[in-house]
Amino acid sequence: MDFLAVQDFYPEDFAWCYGCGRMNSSGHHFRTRWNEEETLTEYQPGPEHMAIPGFVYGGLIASLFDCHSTGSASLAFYRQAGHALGDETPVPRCVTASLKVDYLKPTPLGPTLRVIGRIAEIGRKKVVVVSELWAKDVLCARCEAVLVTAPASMLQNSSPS
Ligand SMILES: CCCCC/C=C\C/C=C\C/C=C\C/C=C\CCCC(=O)SCCNC(=O)CCNC(=O)[C@H](O)C(C)(C)COP(=O)(O)OP(=O)(O)OC[C@H]1O[C@@H](n2cnc3c(N)ncnc32)[C@H](O)[C@@H]1OP(=O)(O)O
Repeated sequence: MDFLAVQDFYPEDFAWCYGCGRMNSSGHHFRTRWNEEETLTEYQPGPEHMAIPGFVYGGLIASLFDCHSTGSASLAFYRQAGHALGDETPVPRCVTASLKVDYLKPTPLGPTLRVIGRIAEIGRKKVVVVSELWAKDVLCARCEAVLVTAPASMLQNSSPS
């Protein structure tokens, strides 16, 4: 891999997400990283991700925002605590409380999609991430997501059996 992504460091038991879990061989394997003060997830949709010929399915776009946002929230909490990816301290895992997607323009199927996130708010256990999805120079969709840290007590016995 040419860069470190937050999903590379999720504890193994919590790395099964269909969107971004590295342990899920059937999933998308979305990967999210810092790009200075913004977060970035890039993804190349395939022909199977079609809505109508030439355009990306909106559900895939929502999935991309979902995992990009949870990843961004984890990155934000980790940086706020003074850590960088690669530290031994476990990366916190977040779940999605709210995901609002505005589809602004049809998203062309072909270019690599770029999702760029901004940490709009960070609290003790809640982060608000505002993101844009770009296809080349076209702003196709926008998302506001609320992410909440998964309570430690819930992070047990969650591997698939
Ligand atoms: C997939 C697991 C789902 C179950 C989660 C349980 C355990 C997690 C275990 C492991 C996690 C590991 C991996 C996760 C894998 C994939 C993640 C990818 C993304 C997803 O696919 S994930 C699935 C969809 N996701 C859910 O299945 C969540 C179901 N849900 C809940 O489990 C609770 O609902 C929760 C935890 C969200 C909140 O519960 P809570 O008791 O901690 O929350 P609390 O009331 O303390 O709120 C704290 C602050 O969040 C604000 N807030 C809360 N809800 C809001 C809303 N809807 N809109 C706007 N703001 C909201 C409050 O206003 C307050 O804000 P403030 O601090 O400013 O007052």
